[in-house]
Amino acid sequence: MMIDIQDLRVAFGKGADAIAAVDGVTLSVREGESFGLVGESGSGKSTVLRAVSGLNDDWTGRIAVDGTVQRPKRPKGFFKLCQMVFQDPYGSLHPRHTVDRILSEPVAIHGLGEADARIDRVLRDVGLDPAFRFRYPHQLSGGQRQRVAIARALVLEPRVLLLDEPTSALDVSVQAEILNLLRRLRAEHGLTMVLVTHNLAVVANLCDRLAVMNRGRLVEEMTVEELRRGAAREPYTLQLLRASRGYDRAAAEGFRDYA
Ligand SMILES: Nc1ncnc2c1ncn2[C@@H]1O[C@H](COP(=O)(O)OP(=O)(O)OP(=O)(O)O)[C@@H](O)[C@H]1O
Repeated sequence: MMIDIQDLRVAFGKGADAIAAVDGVTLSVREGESFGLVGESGSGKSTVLRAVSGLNDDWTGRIAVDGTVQRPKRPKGFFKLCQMVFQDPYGSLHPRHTVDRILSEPVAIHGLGEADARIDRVLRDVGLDPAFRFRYPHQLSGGQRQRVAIARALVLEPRVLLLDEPTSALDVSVQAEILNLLRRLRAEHGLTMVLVTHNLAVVANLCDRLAVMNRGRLVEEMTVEELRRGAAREPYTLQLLRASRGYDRAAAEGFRDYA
């Protein structure tokens, strides 16, 4: 298994006000697999991803990546193995740094050589001409910015990409381009991907398997094939499926809180 999570728990706040944002999640993802974590806003998807990525070090349970059990604080080498891409590329790219600097910094921090060749290669890999090196984020379109954010994650040649709503901030036409890019990168580099989204269509496009979260728990795990056939078992998942097929008045009015 590339990622193995056992009984992950994350709480925010203390005492009587504590919220169990992640409430005992167990899941595993094979090498080369693309796994989707879906659910409504606030269900705990991003919190799972942030614990796996090392961004949040306040959790209990067991997280192993590539066979190594992870402590909450990660050693530097972890980030060569596992990188995260965020929803909002504008917020996650430094506004006063050129693309060149954005991509050089991780290369320098990890002491990797051949920065120039590496940066040219990774830009081509995400479909950007090397001339983009000397631009600033505000000179790029939303899709180009997300390509730079993906390049920044890939420049260290990781084996795992964690993606938090990687297309939700983009126009619909650009969303398709970025999904195609991620599919190609996954095939070419044999990447393992974990993708968090509220959008089942994105999961159907990119993933092999998915888990549905509700209120901090996994309520159902299924293959994308089962999702396409509508073969969900849990009422909550069926409801999510109906809601994702566009606005459906009956579904919206009948929406129930499956606690
Ligand atoms: N840093 C934080 N401090 C306090 N509460 C938080 C924090 N981060 C998340 N939460 C709470 O934890 C719960 C799960 O949030 P999380 O962001 O993981 O959900 P999500 O399913 O990813 O939703 P979204 O798509 O809106 O990000 C929510 O109730 C949220 O308000």
